[in-house]
Amino acid sequence: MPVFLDTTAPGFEAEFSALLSAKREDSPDVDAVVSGIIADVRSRGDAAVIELTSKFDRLDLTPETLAFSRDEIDMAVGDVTPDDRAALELAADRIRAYHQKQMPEDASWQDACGATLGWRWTPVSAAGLYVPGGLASYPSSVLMNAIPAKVAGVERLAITVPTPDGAVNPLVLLAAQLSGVDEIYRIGGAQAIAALAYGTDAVAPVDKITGPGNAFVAAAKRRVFGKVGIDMIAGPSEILVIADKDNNADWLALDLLSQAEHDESAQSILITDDAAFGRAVADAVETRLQTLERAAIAGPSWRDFGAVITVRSLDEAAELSNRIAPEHLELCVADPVALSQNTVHAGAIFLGQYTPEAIGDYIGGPNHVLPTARSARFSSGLSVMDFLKRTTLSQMTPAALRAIGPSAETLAQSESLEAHGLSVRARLDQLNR
Ligand SMILES: NC(=O)c1ccc[n+]([C@@H]2O[C@H](COP(=O)([O-])OP(=O)(O)OC[C@H]3O[C@@H](n4cnc5c(N)ncnc54)[C@H](O)[C@@H]3O)[C@@H](O)[C@H]2O)c1
Ligand SMILES: N[C@H](CO)Cc1c[nH]c[nH+]1
Ligand SMILES: [Zn+2]
Repeated sequence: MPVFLDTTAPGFEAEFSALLSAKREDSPDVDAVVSGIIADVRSRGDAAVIELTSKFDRLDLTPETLAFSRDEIDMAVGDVTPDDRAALELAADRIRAYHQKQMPEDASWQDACGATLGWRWTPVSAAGLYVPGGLASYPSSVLMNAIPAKVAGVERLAITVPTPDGAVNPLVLLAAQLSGVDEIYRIGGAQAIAALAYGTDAVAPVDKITGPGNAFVAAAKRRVFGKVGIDMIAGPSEILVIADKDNNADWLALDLLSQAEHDESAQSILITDDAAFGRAVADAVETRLQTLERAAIAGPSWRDFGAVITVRSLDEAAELSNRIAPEHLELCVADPVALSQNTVHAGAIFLGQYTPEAIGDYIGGPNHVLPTARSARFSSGLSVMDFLKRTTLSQMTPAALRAIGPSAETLAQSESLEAHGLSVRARLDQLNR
C-alpha cells in the first residue's frame, strides 16, 4: 500500500519529510560501478564498450556494428505501420513548432558612453543524446532530445540507445530520421555516456550530452560533467496529481500508474481535499494493477513510493506541491489556471481533467525531459537553450574607452593586477597624446 497522510494528523510533518527524502536512486554502489565503467572505456575504448554491451545488454557487437548502418535503419523504418508513422510525424511537428518558439534573439545596443554591447547565441557543435532502452524503448525521447537540438542548429547529432538482446524498436530509428540525427549507436548505460564524452575509435566525442536514463546513466552524466556539458540529471519519473472530488477516480489512478510504470523507483502522489475520494483513487489503482501488463514495475513503485495526502484546502495542496517540486503536476480541480498561479515549483503543469500527463509525454509539444528529485526548485525541462551558448559582445570607441577606462584601471589596481590596468592605460595614453 502507498502511504496515506493527512495534514491534520499528528506527526504529519515527520511523515511528509520522510516522503520527500525517500532515497529512490543513486546508491553509492551505482557510483562505484559507474566510475569503473568510465575508467574502462577511457582506457580501452571500443573494446570496453563492446564487452560491457555484451554483459549488460546481452548483445555481441564489433567496432563496425556499434553504429546502425544506413541500410539497417532504412530496412527497420520500412516496417513501421502507416498509423505509427503518422502519430510520430504529428508528434515531431508539434514538438518542433513548440521548440521553435523558444529560440532566443541576439541583442546589440549602444550605451550612453558610446560602447556597443550585446550578446550572440550559437549552438554547440556536437550533441550526444541518450535514449533510454532498458525497461522500455522511447521513440518519444528521441524526438524530445533531437528536435530542440536541431532547432538550435546543432551540426552533429549522435544518439545512443541500448538494444537489449538486439531488440530494436523501429520507431526509435524513424524518430531519429524524422529529427535529423546523424549517428545512432546501439549502446547504453554508463559505457554509452563515457563513449560520447571521451570518444572511442568508433564514437567521436561530443560537446554536450542530454537525455534521461536510469541510475547508471545519471551517475555517469554527473561524472563526465566538466569534460562535456550535460542538461540535467533526469532520474526516475514522478507525478503529483492535485484533485478535488469531482473527478473520475479511475482516470486519476491511470495517471498515477502512467509514471509508476516507468521504473520501480518512480513516484506517484495524489493530493486531495476529500479523504474518501483519495481512498477511491487508491482502490482504483489496485484494481488496475490486477490487469496492467507492467504491474511488475508499477506495483512496487506505487506501493514503495506512492502516497495519498489529504489536505484541508487546495491552497494547502499548492503549498505541499511547492515543497515536493514534482517533475509532473496535474491540476484536476474546478479552476486549474487559478491554482497553477500558486504552484511555482514543477517541471511541467497539466491543467484540467482532460490533460493527462501522457499527452505531455508524447504529443502536446512541450519537452518531456524534465527535472526530477525536487530539482524543479531550481531548474527547467530540456529546451532549445540547452543546445545554445550565449557569447557576450563589447566594442569600445575611443570616446567610450576614455569615459570608462580610468575606472577599470582603478579597479585593476585594487586587485593588484598590474597588467590589467596597464592594458587600459596604454590605450588611454595613446588617445590622450
Ligand atoms: N525524466 C525523463 O524525461 C524520462 C524519460 C524517459 C525515461 N525516463 C526514465 O529513464 C529510465 C530508463 O531506465 P532503463 O533502465 O529502462 O533504461 P536505460 O537505457 O536508462 O538503462 C539501461 C542500461 O543500464 C545499464 N545497466 C543496467 N543494469 C546495470 C548494472 N547492474 N550495472 C551497470 N549498468 C547497468 C545497462 O548498460 C543498460 O544498457 C527510467 O528510470 C525512466 O523513468 C525518464
Ligand atoms: N514520463 C517520462 C518522463 O518522466 C517520459 C516518457 C516517455 N515515454 C513515456 N513517457
Ligand atoms: Zn511517461
